Amino acid sequence: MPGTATGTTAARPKTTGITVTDLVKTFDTGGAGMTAIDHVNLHVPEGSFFTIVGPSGCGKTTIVRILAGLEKPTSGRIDVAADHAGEVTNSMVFQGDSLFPWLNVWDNAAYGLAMRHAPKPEIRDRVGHFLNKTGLTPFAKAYPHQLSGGMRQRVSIARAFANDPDVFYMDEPFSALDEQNKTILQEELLRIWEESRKTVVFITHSVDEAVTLGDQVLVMTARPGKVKALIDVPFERPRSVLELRREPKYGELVYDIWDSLKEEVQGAQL
Ligand SMILES: Nc1ncnc2c1ncn2[C@@H]1O[C@H](COP(=O)(O)OP(=O)(O)OP(=O)(O)O)[C@@H](O)[C@H]1O
Repeated sequence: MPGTATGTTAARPKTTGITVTDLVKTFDTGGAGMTAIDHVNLHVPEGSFFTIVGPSGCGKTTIVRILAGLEKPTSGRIDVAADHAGEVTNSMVFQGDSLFPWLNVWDNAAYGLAMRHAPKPEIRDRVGHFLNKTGLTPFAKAYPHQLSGGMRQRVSIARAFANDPDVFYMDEPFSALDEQNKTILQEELLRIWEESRKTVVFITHSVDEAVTLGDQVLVMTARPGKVKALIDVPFERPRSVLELRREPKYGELVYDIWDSLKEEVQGAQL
């Protein structure tokens, strides 16, 4: 399914947040297997905004696909806490255009709830709320081809939050946007997320974006992807994307993460 997907993974009742233990993923490439993820261990605290940076091909998307239950690990264990009884629900937001072209903005945003057979009043309230929060109410009847790239990503975000999942997985959702739209959408995402503080795992190539949004930044090595560093981001919330850039500590953190990432990016290009 394109776009903001909803999914489920088996729940283990005593977990909080997300715990990944000794995760390995080897893809079958015809001959020798190709190891994409190599014994990754990490814990995403419940309700935190967890960002992952790493060089191209280091396995970021693979980790998120495994967490979301879209890909099976070769070995290792994933524990994801559920708020809803029974199973863990998640919403995914991907890079680029990810909407159903034949559905208007309202129906795209309502899609996950409709698939879950949510009661009509709940759909009306939640979709109305998140279209309002993303400034899309006047465009509720518009179709994706009538929207700008930034507006389409807003619809994806509205859909993800309307679903009310336990966990959000976001895979470079803003990377196709220009700098101005990216800044505005980062600000909007923070504002919306701060209402609910559900766990978010957010992949990005941008160190600035990881520091701006995250409570923690996980730096991965070049492939096979391992954990290189886990960096706490100390800025208080609510955060302002622009104000943060004036903080001397912001520049220091971005520098430190780049320093850690530099040799991995160079290694990935060899
Ligand atoms: N289905 C697959 N079959 C074979 N190899 C795969 C498959 N999916 C991913 N890979 C390989 O696994 C490695 C990790 O891919 P992945 O997409 O997770 O990296 P990434 O860090 O998200 O990359 P990028 O930042 O460029 O999006 C890459 O070398 C990729 O080619």
